[in-house]
Amino acid sequence: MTIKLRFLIAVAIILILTGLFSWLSIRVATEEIVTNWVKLYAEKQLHYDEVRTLLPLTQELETAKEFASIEEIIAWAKAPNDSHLKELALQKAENFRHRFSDNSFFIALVKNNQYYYRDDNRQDALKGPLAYTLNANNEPDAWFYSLINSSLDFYININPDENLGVIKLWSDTLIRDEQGKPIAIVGSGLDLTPFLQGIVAKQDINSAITFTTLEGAIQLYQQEELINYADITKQQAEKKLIFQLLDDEISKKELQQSFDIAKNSPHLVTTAMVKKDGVRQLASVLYIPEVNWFQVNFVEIDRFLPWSKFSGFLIVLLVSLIFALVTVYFLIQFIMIKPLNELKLSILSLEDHTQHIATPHRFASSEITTVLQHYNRTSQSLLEYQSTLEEEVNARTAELKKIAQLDSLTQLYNRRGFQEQVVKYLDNWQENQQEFSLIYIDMDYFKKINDTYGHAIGDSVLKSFANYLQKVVADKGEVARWGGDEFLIITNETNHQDQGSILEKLKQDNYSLMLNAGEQTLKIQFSVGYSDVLENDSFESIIHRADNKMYEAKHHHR
Ligand SMILES: Nc1nc2c(ncn2[C@@H]2O[C@H](COP(=O)(O)OP(=O)(O)OP(=O)(O)O)[C@@H](O)[C@H]2O)c(=O)[nH]1
Repeated sequence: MTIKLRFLIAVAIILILTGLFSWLSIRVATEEIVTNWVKLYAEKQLHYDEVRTLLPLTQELETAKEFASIEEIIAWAKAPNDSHLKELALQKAENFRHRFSDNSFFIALVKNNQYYYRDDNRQDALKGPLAYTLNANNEPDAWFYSLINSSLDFYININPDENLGVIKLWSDTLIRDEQGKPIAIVGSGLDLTPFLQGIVAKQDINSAITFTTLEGAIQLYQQEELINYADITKQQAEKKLIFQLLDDEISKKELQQSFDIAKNSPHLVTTAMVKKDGVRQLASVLYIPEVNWFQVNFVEIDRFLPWSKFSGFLIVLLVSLIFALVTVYFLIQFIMIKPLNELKLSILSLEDHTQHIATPHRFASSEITTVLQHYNRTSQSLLEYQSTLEEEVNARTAELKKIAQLDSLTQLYNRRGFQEQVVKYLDNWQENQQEFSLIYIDMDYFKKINDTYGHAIGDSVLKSFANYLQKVVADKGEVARWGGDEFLIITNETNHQDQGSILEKLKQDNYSLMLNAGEQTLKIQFSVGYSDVLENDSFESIIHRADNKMYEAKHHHR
């Protein structure tokens, strides 16, 4: 993986993590702000409803309590069969009933189970307000028997009014004797339907208000089918509890805790985060002692904090990421990759023994610039050193080559050196028809010199003879010591008739040639054979012919 790719991946990971962290932090902070704001909103809503929505009910309840404190009614309840007390009580009640919202009242007596009811529709004085006699075995009358067996002082009972065919909120208020035994239940009824409509009308789209009993049985709710009628008469299992509206056990537990806290702090709002209808909702709970109910308000948090509002942030994050990656890409490119490429080119150029000067880009970091400068200096010295070394090696090689081609005693070409020269002449002959001749020379009686004067003098003679041949040939060809006392000459001269030619000169000097050897001067004699180059000649064939000629000459002059 390239450095650039590594850097880009590292930067991308850092940015994505940072972005994600920021996004979550913002999200958490925003949620906290919105939750607090929704709490305030719910609190206001609850207090508003406590005062405004329940006002008719609390007023009705207060009126019922006042109604229950009328002395004449209390006295009659103690002695229901006393017609005088009955008349006084009913007269008082009749005068009082206009204080109730629908001009009705009821009085249910414990001692004789008689239920008296009076409203604008029952004006027949003869019949009186007696409606009917309550029966403990009659299901619709169960509320009465449940209440007198309870320890409550009042109870709001939601129950149908069978005579009118409507559902009413009954403000049942208990009258007790001195011993605390219930002697009557009195009160009035509020029509539930317009009351509920009032609640629904007051609710906004963001909240759902519910009124429940202490155990959570729903009393008032926008969905009428969830209301528990005659709640007091029902078994626990039959009741529709507010907790059943919630999606999971945790939410139910949270709400129950809020109920417990709220019960201990009347008129103070407590909150719980719950899941209802598949969404998160903030439940605000308020205990209203005046009616002995809880008021619960559900608000959908996500209505105030939609996730879609955060998509803009993600787009900004994405754009920032792309911008950062492009910036980092170019920074790496100019600061690192370009200088490294320069270095690479420079290193490659060294292989060709040239120097590409690595030039740092102007955006390159100072560290890399310093490295490149050092590298340039080092590579320059390296090249100079290499060049000197090569020159020395070449010179030495040439020297060794020459040594290998020369005869150590005479400094003439040896066999190998001479062979190379002959190959050149042969090539030139084959390519350019440049003719040449080979002269074969063998000294006569050289053995005698050795034997007579010693080997060292023999060597001197050989050296002197070599010098002599060199002078004779000069620049007209090449001379070699073929071995022992044999010498070869190769020359472009082919017309040996010329007085100045090499062959003629040798012939002239033979028999009279005097050479210095140590302190001696010796007369030297030699035999010569030669051969001009012929078509398709090889090195061996031309030497062979010259050799033969030389032998012929040797025999001839012996
Ligand atoms: N001093 C000396 N003698 C050498 C050297 N190389 C060969 N010889 C001698 O040269 C002689 C050459 O032999 P030959 O050519 O038969 O002797 P030659 O007396 O010249 O005989 P012909 O050619 O028939 O006249 C031998 O005795 C070798 O020992 C050398 O480097 N130094």
